[in-house]
Amino acid sequence: MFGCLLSQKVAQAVDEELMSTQGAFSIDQLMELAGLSVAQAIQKSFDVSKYQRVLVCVGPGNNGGDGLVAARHLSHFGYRPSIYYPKQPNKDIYQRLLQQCKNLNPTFVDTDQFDSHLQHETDLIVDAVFGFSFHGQVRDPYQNVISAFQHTHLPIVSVDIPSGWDVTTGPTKDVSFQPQVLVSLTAPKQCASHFEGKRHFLGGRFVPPALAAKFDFDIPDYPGADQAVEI
Ligand SMILES: NC(=O)C1=CN([C@@H]2O[C@H](COP(=O)(O)OP(=O)(O)OC[C@H]3O[C@@H](n4cnc5c(N)ncnc54)[C@H](O)[C@@H]3O)[C@@H](O)[C@H]2O)[C@H](O)CC1
Ligand SMILES: [K+]
Repeated sequence: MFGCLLSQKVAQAVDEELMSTQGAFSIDQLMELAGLSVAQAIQKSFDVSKYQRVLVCVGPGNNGGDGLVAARHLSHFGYRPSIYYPKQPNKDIYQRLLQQCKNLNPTFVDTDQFDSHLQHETDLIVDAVFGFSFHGQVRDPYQNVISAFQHTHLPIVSVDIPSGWDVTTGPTKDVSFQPQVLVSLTAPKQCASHFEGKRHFLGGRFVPPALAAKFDFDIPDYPGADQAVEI
């Protein structure tokens, strides 16, 4: 495991600092780079000829936004993403990311088709349901998705946090699935110490060294122009 692990509180503080007057990033920029990292980590881990059909499960916050960005890049990389987005907030950024995806003609999966689509028409699952702001017990309409993650034999790639895990303590009595790949963004969160899957990547190659030093975490060397590095 690489360097220091961020608590939920520090992860949120880092996010705020990146978008402060000093950090000067917009959320669109951060999300674009985060989603691109996820798509690159998938491309490095799953051969497009064997894992073409990627079901991207999208949650209501920015973790879901990363998933929409990843779906778009995966489509450009030659994968065939389908999208399950049960709650689509009206916020402008999510609506634009959704429209960008729609322009590439992915399949949109309804709740009543979800189980069958996952079982018969999916090679790989992207878990972009909840990130570092998740708390408490999983509420509807997400219980069926998280339950599918618990029971499936398909490989799962989790974006930032395995959805439903406690951000600090990791797997819970109800949610204990292990993704095959975890893509931590900015820096791994505390729950990542319980990750037992095959490959752990870091993405979100946008952190200035002074900001990492202020919050006391390390940034590994990314190879070349890569947006994801295995840690
Ligand atoms: N600096 C970075 O690393 C960046 C990370 N990004 C990604 O953003 C998420 C964090 O996003 P945020 O919007 O703060 O929250 P979440 O996506 O984790 O979810 C909030 C969303 O979920 C609902 N919710 C919370 N708990 C529950 C529950 N128990 N049941 C049902 N629903 C729940 C809540 O109401 C909200 O609607 C981070 O992890 C990264 O993936 C940015 O993209 C870029 C910068
Ligand atoms: K997630």
